[in-house]
Amino acid sequence: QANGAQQTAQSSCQSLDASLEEEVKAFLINEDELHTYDDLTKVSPVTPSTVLKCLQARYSAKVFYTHAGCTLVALNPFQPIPHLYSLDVMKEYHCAPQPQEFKPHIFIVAEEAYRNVQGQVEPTNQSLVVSGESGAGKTWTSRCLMKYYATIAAPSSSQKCQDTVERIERRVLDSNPIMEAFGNASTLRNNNSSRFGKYIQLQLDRCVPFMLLSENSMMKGATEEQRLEWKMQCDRQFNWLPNSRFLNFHMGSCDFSEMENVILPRLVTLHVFPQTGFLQNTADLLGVPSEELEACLRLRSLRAGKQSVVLKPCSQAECSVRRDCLAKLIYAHVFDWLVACINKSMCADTSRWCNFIGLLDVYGFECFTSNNLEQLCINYANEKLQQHFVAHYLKAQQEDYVSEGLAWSFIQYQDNQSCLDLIEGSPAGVFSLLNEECRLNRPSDAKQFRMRLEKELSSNACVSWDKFSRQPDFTVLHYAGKVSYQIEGMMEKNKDPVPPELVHLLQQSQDSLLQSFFTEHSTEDSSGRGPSKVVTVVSKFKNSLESLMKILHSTTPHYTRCIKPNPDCRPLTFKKEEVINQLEACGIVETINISAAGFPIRVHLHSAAIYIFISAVRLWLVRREVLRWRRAATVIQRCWRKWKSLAETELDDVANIEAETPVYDPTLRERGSVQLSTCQEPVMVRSWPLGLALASAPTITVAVTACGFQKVVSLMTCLKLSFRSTDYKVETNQFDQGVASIRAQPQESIKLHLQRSPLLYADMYPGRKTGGITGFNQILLEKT
Ligand SMILES: Nc1ncnc2c1ncn2[C@@H]1O[C@H](COP(=O)(O)OP(=O)(O)OP(=O)(O)O)[C@@H](O)[C@H]1O
Repeated sequence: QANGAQQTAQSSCQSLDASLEEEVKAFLINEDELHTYDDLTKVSPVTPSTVLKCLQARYSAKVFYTHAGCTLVALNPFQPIPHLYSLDVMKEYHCAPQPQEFKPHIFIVAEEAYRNVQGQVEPTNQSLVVSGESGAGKTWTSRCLMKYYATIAAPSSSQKCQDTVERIERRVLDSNPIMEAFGNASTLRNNNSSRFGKYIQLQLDRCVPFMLLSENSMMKGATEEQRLEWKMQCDRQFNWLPNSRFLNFHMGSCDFSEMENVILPRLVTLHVFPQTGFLQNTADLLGVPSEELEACLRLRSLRAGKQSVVLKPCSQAECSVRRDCLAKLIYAHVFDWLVACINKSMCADTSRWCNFIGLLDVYGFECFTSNNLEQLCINYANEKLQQHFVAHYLKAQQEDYVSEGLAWSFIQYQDNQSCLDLIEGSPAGVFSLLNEECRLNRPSDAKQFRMRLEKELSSNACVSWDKFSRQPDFTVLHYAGKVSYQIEGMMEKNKDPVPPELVHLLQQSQDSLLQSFFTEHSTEDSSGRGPSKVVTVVSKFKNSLESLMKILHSTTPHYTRCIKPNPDCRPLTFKKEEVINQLEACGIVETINISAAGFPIRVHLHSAAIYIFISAVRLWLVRREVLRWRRAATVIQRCWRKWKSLAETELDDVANIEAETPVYDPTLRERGSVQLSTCQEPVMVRSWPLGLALASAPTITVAVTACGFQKVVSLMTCLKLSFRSTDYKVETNQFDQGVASIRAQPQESIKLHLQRSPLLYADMYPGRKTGGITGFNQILLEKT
């Protein structure tokens, strides 16, 4: 039975696959039209291949922007596209009543955010999240956005304002080269790659963007004088900077060689290249004695007891680590200082601005052959952003539905909470376990740590273990794919220890800037008893990410995903494999699916609305019918009253005549109740109008109605006409239809015309059982 069920499941899966394949083929057949899809949610079915094909078609048609639901996909053309970012285009998007109806463009994102922050009664701060892998075009996109704001925020009327804007534009945009010079590097993937995440706030008062707040910085080329001052000869080769056109750095070129020593068998001696003088140059630039610098790099100080300190030589590898650590320490401080300087020079007083547009240029998801703590942090940040995106998007949709008063049900989507729990969970999460390991202050053992991770985290479905891998590692199933992280070296990176000797060295620097960086810094706690509490890399990263997320949560986000169409940065070249990897890595297909998931809900809601509509139509139809009936009743009533008054007048005349010839019992003379003496059985007709009605109703419809002669009698009675009178002529030749006419002769005559009612169902009745009388035909009374 189980086998049978399995086979059925398999075959239904196969048939599903086959039908999906058919659909994909059918969609792709229309190649000529693929480039016309402005929004990838219109692609059907949404599969990586259909999305890829669509983007490829657009790229070939030189269309570089495509919507993917609430996200904008930007493909890097790797060559300037004339007029794509011109002033005129900016103005066009800015002045359009509905820029969303224009072709997809980064300016739509910019304009939407700008209108949100400017136009509302209570303006909301905005965030523009630009992500993508190295070289995808994030920095370019950010620059475009800044330029757009700098341009459009200028109220053209006033020259003064124009000057202010130009000044701001210059300041804002000019900070980019400084930051890029310090924070960018030439890498294999991008020859001007930002090595930092960037969050910029464009602070706006009511008319112009004011300031730029950013997170990072640096310096670029040097003048000849500066080269001399910094001892940077052009013909020199530097280890950290393979491209000598860029900033050269002496410290990276300080190398170490191992030498045998009789007294200490493995004493490592710092080997300074005398011909280059790297160590001396470094010492000069840092403003410290070269011997002390050398000693710091070579010797570790160990505390022996309360007072004495023992110096222990470091291994060659340790020396290199210390050298790198010194450089990173200085770099980190200079970087923060530069950011602070830029911010200080541009940031307006808080009283002068009310809202901001935040611009987040963030590194994309990374998956290399070998991944370590850096990738774990980057991918963790991307998981956080993805969660924010999904939560925000669904929340926004939800609010839409509520505001539209529509019933809605929650969409099922890929929730990455368990992956985040795996990484940031406490007490059992990769970060907390890493921190715990670092606090134990023991030599780290990758194998042991892997076992600990497995023990603590194996219940989480987002982690898996390759028992056969040579290097201890763990694999995380991220929303964008699986990534294996090497454990070796992870703990050390997390500790990122700063040897106290290095800090002491810099505290003695003759350079006032360096000195200012390190005066407050202490390697010992206030009691002076030991090292201050270690703040690990992941803790710092997590904290800074949390504060960023806090800001993002308080703003309305707009997402742009930059895609690098080929690895070699070649113009207008689209490599499918490269793009598909990025589509998966930045979760574009996922994004479209989320957007598309909203669509069935809309359809569902719309079908509910159609149902809510159909009911309304039905209700309206019923109301209309009831109104018709009411109107019919009113017409009948009106005619009835008219007839009644006419009849009363006529009958009063008749009664006067009748009074002279008493034919029937005077006790029964009360109006409408007559006993006919000529009848075998007395016919009691209660009230003459009813009698008249009975008499004139069609025979088939009135069970109690008299017919034929009785009908005539009934009519005569209710009209109080003398039965024997020859003054009246009653024509009853249409018995089925009622009385045809009664004529009073010779004095005057009354004509009673009976005609079929134009009212629908007027001569129908619900059933004999009810015994009710219906089917009044209209009686028109005409005096002749
Ligand atoms: N829209 C565009 N039009 C023309 N060229 C572009 C465009 N976007 C990017 N480029 C080109 O691609 C190169 C790489 O872009 P950019 O430096 O913005 O990438 P990035 O995503 O910021 O990379 P990293 O993360 O490494 O800093 C740029 O130097 C630029 O020449």
